[in-house]
Amino acid sequence: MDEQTRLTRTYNYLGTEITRLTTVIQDLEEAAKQTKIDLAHDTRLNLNSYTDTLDTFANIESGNRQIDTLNAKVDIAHSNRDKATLLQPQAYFARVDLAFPDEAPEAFYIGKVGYLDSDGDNLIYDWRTPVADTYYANQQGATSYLAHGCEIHVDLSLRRQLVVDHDHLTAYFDNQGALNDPVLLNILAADHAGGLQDITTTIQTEQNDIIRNTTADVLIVDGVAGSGKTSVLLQRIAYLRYIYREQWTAADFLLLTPSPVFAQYIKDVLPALGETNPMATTLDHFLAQLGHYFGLTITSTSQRNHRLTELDHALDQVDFNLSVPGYAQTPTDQSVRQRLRLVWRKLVATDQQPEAFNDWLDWEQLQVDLGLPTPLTDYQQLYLLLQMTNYHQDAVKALFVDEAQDYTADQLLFIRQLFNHAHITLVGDHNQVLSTTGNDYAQLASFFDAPKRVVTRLRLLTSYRATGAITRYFGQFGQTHNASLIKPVQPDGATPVTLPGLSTTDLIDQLTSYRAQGGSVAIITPTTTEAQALYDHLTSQNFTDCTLVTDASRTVTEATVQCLPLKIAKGLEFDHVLLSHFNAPEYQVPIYGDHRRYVAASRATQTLLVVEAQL
Ligand SMILES: Nc1ncnc2c1ncn2[C@@H]1O[C@H](COP(=O)(O)OP(=O)(O)OP(=O)(O)O)[C@@H](O)[C@H]1O
Repeated sequence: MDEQTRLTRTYNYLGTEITRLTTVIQDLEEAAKQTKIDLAHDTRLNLNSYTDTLDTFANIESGNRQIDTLNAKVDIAHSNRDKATLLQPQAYFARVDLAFPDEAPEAFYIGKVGYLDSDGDNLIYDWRTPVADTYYANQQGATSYLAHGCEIHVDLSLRRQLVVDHDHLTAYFDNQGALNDPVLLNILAADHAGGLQDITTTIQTEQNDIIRNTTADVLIVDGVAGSGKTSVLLQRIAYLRYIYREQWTAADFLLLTPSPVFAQYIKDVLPALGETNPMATTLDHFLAQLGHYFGLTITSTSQRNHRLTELDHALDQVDFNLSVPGYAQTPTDQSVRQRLRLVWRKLVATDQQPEAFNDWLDWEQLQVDLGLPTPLTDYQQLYLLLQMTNYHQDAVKALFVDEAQDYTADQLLFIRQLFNHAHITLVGDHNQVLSTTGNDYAQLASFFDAPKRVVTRLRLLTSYRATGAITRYFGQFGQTHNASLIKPVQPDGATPVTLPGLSTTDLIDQLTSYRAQGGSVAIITPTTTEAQALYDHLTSQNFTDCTLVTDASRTVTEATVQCLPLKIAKGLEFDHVLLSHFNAPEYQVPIYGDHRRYVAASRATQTLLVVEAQL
């Protein structure tokens, strides 16, 4: 059967399925309603004798079971209709022909979710199925994939990309690699308005290895700007949801984001794959909630240095006295941490936990006892309580951390303590540490290296976001891997332009021209103050097609030019970027100045204009 005929059939089948399932859902809901009415009508409460009582309860139970069965059928019908609806615009995007030993080749069509035909056979395979791994691994001939821990050997004779628009097969390409992959290049060249999109159809092999990794307890990804770290993180969430669907629910996943703006930017990716968004929060917000649970009011920010490493060392000391009630009765040859845990365990065992930690512990005395130079901050108090109670956030089975290079040493200690039973995926870039508060990302593996945890570190060196010229431009600011190590995928495009300054009239003309070209536009400033000043200036000049985005604001829109400081622009991307005040002192400081230039310049996908003076 030729590709167009097969697509037409599949498309029509999905259409009939949507109609059929809509009727099924209506009928089942009607039946459930009727069963409830019948149950209420027929079930008389007869509790006259033991036998009558048993009969009555048996009737109620049987009615409830009928309703449960109907509800379960409704759920299945809903889920199938959702899948058919999701697949209608693009039933599948790939095909692999695989021959199992001694068998004829068989075609496998891969889509964003799987779908069965009326005989219960796989019409479309979910991209997360083991067999689809052969497509992403991008090999030809004899190859293999892992299914339920077994290696299955196959011969791959065809790897086909299919460009599908509803019932129309626009194009197909056989056996392409990334650099001349027309589907990938087309997607990358399109406007990037509307937030981040899923990359299911064009996941590259190095990204696939990260998405499908199930051996690491802690997976640390160090990837260059635009290498798809955020995209990979989200695809990995979808993948793990699928793989562990029997064991884990959506509530078992937690995504730590750098800011609420960021959560907004990625919000459409997982729903496009038929998955709900996981709980997403910033670590500060998470710790504030946790503080509340422990009776602490957290007011400071974890970006401040709380010297938890110092506190942590103090907790490792042996033969050390503390004036905590019950502490003196614990063995002196154990560390402060172990002794505090013994105190706590005894209190729990005897049901004597204090009502309020603040009344029970003398924080001032504790600071003196521990030999710490300054009063305990709220974060130190919280950390101490977590250590003492050996508290883990066990409800989280899988933790995902984006922009992981920005987490302070204190924040990492919290993460390690709180999530030490969870599978952790951290993605970051050692070249994107913007200040001294960030961590030594290249060394992060050693931080998690406990004997029981498998820590794996993977690199991403190909950059997908920007044109070749922009990629080379920002690559020059990368410190440890120089520009030549960063591999651009896209063609050269327009060379970035650097200007010493720009008059207000020229600035407004430039912004207007970007807006006319379509796509998203941003002006990135070194600081929030400059973003505010520039925004005020533009509006005072009657240029109102501009939105100021700072910490407090929660959305980034494409409807207007976005005026935002670097720290907010981090992690985001825009088609046209104008960098203001590239010679500002913030861009000149040793090490971090280059990192900031690298981050700022790598936000652009198509055009980059660098203005050295303040606008
Ligand atoms: N395999 C891919 N197919 C299509 N697009 C991709 C692919 N990988 C990455 N991209 C695109 O490249 C851009 C950069 O991706 P993403 O934001 O995930 O990178 P990042 O490494 O997190 O970037 P940064 O660290 O610079 O913020 C996005 O537009 C994303 O859609």
